[in-house]
Amino acid sequence: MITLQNLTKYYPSDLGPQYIFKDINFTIPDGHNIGILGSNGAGKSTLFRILAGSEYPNKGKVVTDKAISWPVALASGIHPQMTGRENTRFIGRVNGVENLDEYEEKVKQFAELGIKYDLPVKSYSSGMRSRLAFGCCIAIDFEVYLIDEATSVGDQKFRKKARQALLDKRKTANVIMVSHDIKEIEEFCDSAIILHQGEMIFYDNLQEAIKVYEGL
Ligand SMILES: Nc1ncnc2c1ncn2[C@@H]1O[C@H](COP(=O)(O)OP(=O)(O)OP(=O)(O)O)[C@@H](O)[C@H]1O
Repeated sequence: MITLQNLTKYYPSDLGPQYIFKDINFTIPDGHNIGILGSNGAGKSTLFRILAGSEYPNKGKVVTDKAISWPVALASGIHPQMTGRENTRFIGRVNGVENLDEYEEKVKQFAELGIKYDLPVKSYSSGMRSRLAFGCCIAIDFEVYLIDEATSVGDQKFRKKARQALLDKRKTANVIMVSHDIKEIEEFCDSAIILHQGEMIFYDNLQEAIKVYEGL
């Protein structure tokens, strides 16, 4: 279970604090593949960063017993001076991967970087960087994967592979997904959370949620 307890998040501005969430108490139910629906600026990415632990709330906390991934295509944890292989081992170690050799090989196979895997990431194209980040994430057995427009990673061939890998993950894990593409949400998710004006509502039935969202 993932529970938001008294979660408050605001960004300071010249007009005073701009609240995204104010004292939210909310439980994201287990066993669902959930699409986050909300218009521009509703707070989807902010919620993602808080769930992933890459940003802190101003007040309150996220309580969970789940192993949650970082947003799968996010390459911000990748160090440009280190090679793809070194980054992989580092990420594996930080995330408690036991068999680092096996992990390193899995990522190598998945990211398909060829000899570039042993060259510094600063020499990679942005697509290559995303492939490495995606491979590092997908090769770890998380219980919940955060997917933020991730299926647009890399070229067409890689996109197909990334999409399939994420679909396969749903056999053993759940996904929480942000996408403006309703078709994509329908493909991956069975339920949804609508974010609207600082409120969060869970819908067991995805189609019902889409109807409500489109009527907002
Ligand atoms: N670093 C920041 N500093 C100030 N304001 C921010 C910052 N990050 C986000 N915001 C504000 O927080 C609000 C929520 O932003 P967020 O990116 O989470 O929305 P979103 O639902 O993901 O939007 P979109 O659909 O456009 O991607 C917006 O009003 C945005 O301007």
